[in-house]
Amino acid sequence: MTITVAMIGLGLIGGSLSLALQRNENIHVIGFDRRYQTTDEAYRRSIIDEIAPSVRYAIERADIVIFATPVNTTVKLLREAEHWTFRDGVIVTDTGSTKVPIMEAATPLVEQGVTFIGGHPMAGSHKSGIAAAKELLFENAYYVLTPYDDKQKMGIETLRELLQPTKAKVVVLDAYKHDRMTAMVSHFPHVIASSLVDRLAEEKEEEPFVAKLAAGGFRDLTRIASADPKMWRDITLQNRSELLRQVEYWMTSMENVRDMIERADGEEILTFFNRSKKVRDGLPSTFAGATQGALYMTFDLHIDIPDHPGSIAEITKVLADHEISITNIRIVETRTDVYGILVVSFQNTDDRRKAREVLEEETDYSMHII
Ligand SMILES: NC(=O)C1=CN([C@@H]2O[C@H](COP(=O)(O)OP(=O)(O)OC[C@H]3O[C@@H](n4cnc5c(N)ncnc54)[C@H](O)[C@@H]3O)[C@@H](O)[C@H]2O)C=CC1
Ligand SMILES: O=C(O)C(=O)Cc1ccc(O)cc1
Repeated sequence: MTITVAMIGLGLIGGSLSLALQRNENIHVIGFDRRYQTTDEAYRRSIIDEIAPSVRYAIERADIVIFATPVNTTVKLLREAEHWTFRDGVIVTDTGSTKVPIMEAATPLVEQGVTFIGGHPMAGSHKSGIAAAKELLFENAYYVLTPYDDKQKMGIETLRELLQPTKAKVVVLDAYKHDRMTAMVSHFPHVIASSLVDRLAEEKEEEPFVAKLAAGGFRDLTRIASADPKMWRDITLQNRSELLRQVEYWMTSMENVRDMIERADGEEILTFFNRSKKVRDGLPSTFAGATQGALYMTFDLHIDIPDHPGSIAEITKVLADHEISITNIRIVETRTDVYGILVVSFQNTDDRRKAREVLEEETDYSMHII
């Protein structure tokens, strides 16, 4: 039986989700994006099966509707949706980073008998747009569903089944808890990353060389500050009250930090760093070489390389020739003997497996997955 999915918004998330759903041949995706070039590109790259000329066209034909639009747009569209015609038994969901305002906007629809269940795949990137869409973007990531109540069990099961090709781990959460937790692990870190970069910009005015000194740690901590500012403005406004709570906690915490530094209290400083190291090291971290942060995951391949300049170029050329994308590349250890270790990170297990196969075929390097 064919299931028709309407995907509204074909950017990073809508595009990636459609690509994953295409793995199930019984799913027919009708796509709509405000930008016609995006819908057209999605169709040409077989990310969607059919182009919808309007949101209403897609919705009227769908068994499942997914809004993968910016959170403010999703709220706006859900308010308009009160006046649209849905198929009997339709399930409507979204992918927004916030849940409470979106669930509130969907309430009139639910009162009309439409099943709405909030959704949020906890994986993504600082890149936006269909060009960055990837079939396995959500592999092994949590995919949160936020129902209104226990009566929506059937809808949850339908979505769980639909999302199987994403290889994400579906979890059910209350929308308020979701917004509280994502404020802590996603939205507030974004504010911190941006404010650190802001500080760098100020410092750079006085001392231009400082930006060149901004090495690994600063880059790791601030990567997300490169994400789409409008998307993050909207998330910040929609999760305002939870973000304000996080700001308060942070200010108290920074006051304590200031005090212990002012007092030059080495013992307290050590306790502070020890405590956070223990928590950080205990976060879900490695399995079969996957480095899984709370939200972000990479799949690493460790390659023993001789200490001469041509080897990195040789490895990246083989990967490029086979169109295998890498997400990161670094030398973790340069030993005094002839070999160092090059760690190449991939987006998913499939890419890493292919990389290992082609490198084994075309080079003599030893490789390990740790
Ligand atoms: N970027 C990320 O890493 C993640 C984003 N999300 C959420 O997923 C949603 C989509 O985010 P992205 O895909 O990253 O953004 P994006 O900017 O890559 O894609 C959004 C798409 O929606 C389209 N759009 C805007 N208004 C529209 C309208 N009225 N009708 C139809 N299409 C419209 C845009 O043209 C664009 O193609 C957002 O709600 C975001 O909070 C969730 C998880 C991760
Ligand atoms: O790029 C990253 O590491 C992210 O954390 C991406 C992201 C952005 C927004 C979300 O709601 C979820 C994940």
